[in-house]
Amino acid sequence: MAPFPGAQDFAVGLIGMGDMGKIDDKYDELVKEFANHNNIQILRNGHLVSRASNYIIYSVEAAAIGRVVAQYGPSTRLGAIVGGQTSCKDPEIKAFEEYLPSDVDIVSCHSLHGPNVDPRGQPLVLIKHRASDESFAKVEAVLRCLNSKHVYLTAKEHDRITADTQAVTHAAFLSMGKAWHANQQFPWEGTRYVGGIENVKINLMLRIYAQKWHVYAGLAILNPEAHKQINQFAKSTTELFYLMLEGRAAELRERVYAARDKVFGKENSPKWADKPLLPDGVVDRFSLNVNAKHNAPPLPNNHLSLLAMVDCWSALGIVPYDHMICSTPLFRLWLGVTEHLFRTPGLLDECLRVGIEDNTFRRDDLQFTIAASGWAECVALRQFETWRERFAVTQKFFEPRFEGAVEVGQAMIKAVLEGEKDS
Ligand SMILES: NC(=O)C1=CN([C@@H]2O[C@H](COP(=O)(O)OP(=O)(O)OC[C@H]3O[C@@H](n4cnc5c(N)ncnc54)[C@H](OP(=O)(O)O)[C@@H]3O)[C@@H](O)[C@H]2O)C=CC1
Ligand SMILES: O=C(O)C(=O)Cc1ccc(O)cc1
Repeated sequence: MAPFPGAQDFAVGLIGMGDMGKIDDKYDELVKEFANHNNIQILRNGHLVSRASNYIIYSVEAAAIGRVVAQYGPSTRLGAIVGGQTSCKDPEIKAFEEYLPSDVDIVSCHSLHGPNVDPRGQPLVLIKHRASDESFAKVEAVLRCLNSKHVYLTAKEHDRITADTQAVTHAAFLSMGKAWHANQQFPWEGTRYVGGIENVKINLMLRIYAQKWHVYAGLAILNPEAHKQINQFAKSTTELFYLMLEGRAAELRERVYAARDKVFGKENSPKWADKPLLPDGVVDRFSLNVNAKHNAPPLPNNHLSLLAMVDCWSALGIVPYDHMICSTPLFRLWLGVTEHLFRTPGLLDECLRVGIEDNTFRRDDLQFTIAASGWAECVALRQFETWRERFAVTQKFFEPRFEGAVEVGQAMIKAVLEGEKDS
């Protein structure tokens, strides 16, 4: 049965045929790729897509959304529905309001996962910005084929939550990559970065640097809610690192424990579930070091990045569990290892001890601190070009190792997603 009256003739148009729109770019190649799909028609430009479609989804670079909607928006079919798939809704909604004819309904969306992740069960945000119930129901019916979990938010709520689940999470991994690059090391090749927590850091860092820069730059720079968080993350990193360098053990302990209580709750009323978010052992085997023994004990690390994340959440009054509705697989893994550090008996104290007494990670921590501040400044100043260059030079450093490594990260995420299904 048709999901709604007239569904057979309801045309869905995509403007932007990249990784999220559909894996290809140019007209001739797209025509060839979709030659056997009778119900998919490739058109030469967004004007033709706009004229022919009942529901148009813009899936272009976030920074280009204003320009692209200005270009094609006026060609939108009378009474059509328009939405976007960009990662940050503030500029997208502004562009729609400014350039779309007033008879057009606006329903935006955002799949909270990358192009290589199975969409089934993953959050899909739907934003009914300016639409009749009927139009909204049509969009829901169309997107139901993804079998994602529909989450209903306003554009502002979306940006506030994804500033945490995406922008600040990425800032941590981007900073790790810069730190390892600055010290000219592939961390999995040494003996210092072994074990589950380190596998997550390394694999997700590589995953991000293997992608397109504009996705990460866009969602950090263009999201007005993200600046505060990225800035606080840099501040937390710097202040905790000072306490470590200056040997102020009592203050460090007091600050980290206060943050723990605020973010994860006090010992007798924890905010985490009975079952850990990341069950023991799931990520241990996904090491890039072919010689690594999966059950070898990890080298004690002060985990500055994880302590800083919790300090940042605490300073901003964020409870990350409240944001699970808008979580990406990457965020759940990041929160999973953070939770692991804070709930495993003895692990947090070991971290604090290493932070004060042990110099093993000092150089990397120094570079991590510099990198976190560098990203924060670049975002605050809205420097797209500098952001791109900072990203590109480190991407180039890791590029020779992407082959094989990206697959290990992909397998790790798959294993974690499978585990989530069982719980
Ligand atoms: N990648 C991800 O993990 C996710 C990305 N997103 C968001 O989805 C959007 C698209 O990202 P993604 O697919 O990864 O990026 P891509 O760079 O792969 O795709 C963007 C596409 O938009 C096209 N485009 C740009 N301007 C125009 C135009 N004027 N007319 C027609 N096409 C145009 C580009 O074509 P050309 O290359 O020819 O310029 C390109 O194919 C972004 O806003 C991103 O933030 C959302 C969820 C996940
Ligand atoms: O999981 C993540 O955070 C990713 O890196 C993939 C991603 C990137 C951009 C989005 O808008 C949504 C998902």
